[in-house]
Amino acid sequence: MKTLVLDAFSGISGDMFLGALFDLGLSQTDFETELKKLPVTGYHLTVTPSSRSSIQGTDFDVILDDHQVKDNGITEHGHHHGRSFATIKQLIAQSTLTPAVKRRATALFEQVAIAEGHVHHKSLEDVHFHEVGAIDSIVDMVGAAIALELMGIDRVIVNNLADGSGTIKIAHGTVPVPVPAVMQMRIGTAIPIHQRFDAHTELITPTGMAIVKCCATAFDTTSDGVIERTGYGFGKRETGSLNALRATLVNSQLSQQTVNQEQDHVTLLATNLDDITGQQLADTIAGLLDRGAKDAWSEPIVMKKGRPAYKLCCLITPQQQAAIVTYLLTTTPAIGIRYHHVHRAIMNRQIKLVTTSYGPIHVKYLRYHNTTKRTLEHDDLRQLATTHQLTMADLQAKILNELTTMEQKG
Ligand SMILES: O=C([S-])c1cc(C(=O)S)c[n+]([C@@H]2O[C@H](COP(=O)(O)O)[C@@H](O)[C@H]2O)c1
Ligand code: NI
Repeated sequence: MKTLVLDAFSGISGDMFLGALFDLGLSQTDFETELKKLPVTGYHLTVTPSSRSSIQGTDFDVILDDHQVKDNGITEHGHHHGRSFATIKQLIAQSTLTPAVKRRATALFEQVAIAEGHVHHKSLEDVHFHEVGAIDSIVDMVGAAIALELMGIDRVIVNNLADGSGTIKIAHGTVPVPVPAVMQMRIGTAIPIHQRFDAHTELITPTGMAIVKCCATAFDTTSDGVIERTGYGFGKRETGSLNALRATLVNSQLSQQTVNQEQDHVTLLATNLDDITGQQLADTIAGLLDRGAKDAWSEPIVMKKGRPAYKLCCLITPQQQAAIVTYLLTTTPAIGIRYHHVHRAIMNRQIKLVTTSYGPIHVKYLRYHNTTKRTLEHDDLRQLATTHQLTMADLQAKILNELTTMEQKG
């Protein structure tokens, strides 16, 4: 499983996100080939390796052709000719982009359109992306969806998400930071943002916030696995310190995630403990899982002399036995460990990241002979339920329905 960890200490914008992914190795040729599936012209892209604070990173820019800049979306009659959300949605739907890219790109635009609609008191249909901004937004949002797919990212974690403070001038006038559309997108979520009072400018743009809201499934957490690469996407604003989004690609071991057999042979370790504290017990179970145990748990028992105690158990491979026994004997009060070789009937399992209209969620597909099951990743479900202010049971039913429809459509 590939995890993208975004360290957003200087916020996030569409350009910073794409710059960071190009810095991680996203191919510009592949990216542009996908982007050209949309009939949008009048721009070109620049992906420029550069250095800030002596750190090598990437600047990403959407450069508009001269006539686009001169027009600025105003016709000779003085009217704005923007693109409505509905037009952009149709443009995406009618393209040959992959279904996952279409779903994610539409979800990103919808987030921004809903927020803009609320702020400016307009219906969703009346929200317009002005011509110049529309090209930039299309490249940034459809591009973000393309980039995640091309890089094979299964999940996104956002850490240290910061915005600036004070006010900025935009087309509407002077607005406070976080800017109104970003504040609007935060409503009904618990996405943690801390404000930097040393940066008197905007650090999180509406596009950046939409990427976070639609793509991230966890915040302020670490990801297990091998760090493969790290990259920096530079921001345009002067913040007084390094203005960059750091992206890290983490590859978790797939052994726990994918099982392609229907029975295996494992070792069950057990030890009875009447002198371990609750805290030690929880730490030991976490330590066993960190060391690669397939499962670890405790059972309340009553030992001799009526002593309340715990049976600590774990399932491991026979090859792990020596190391895990040593770990248990050195870190717990245990003075002996029982072991049994056991056979297990197990369901074949595959974990896939599925983009739904509620956001991305990991789905575990399980199979044993003719028996199949599907389960939703509990932590992702909890996060999405918070984001959409739904109960977990409600959201689970809605997502399972959506999965059934997707599967029927193939
Ligand atoms: O043009 C509009 S309607 C607009 C609204 C808002 C609100 O917060 S409301 C903010 N902005 C600013 O435009 C730039 C570009 O943002 P992108 O997300 O499109 O990159 C940014 O400074 C926004 O704060 C524009
Ligand atoms: Ni406007």
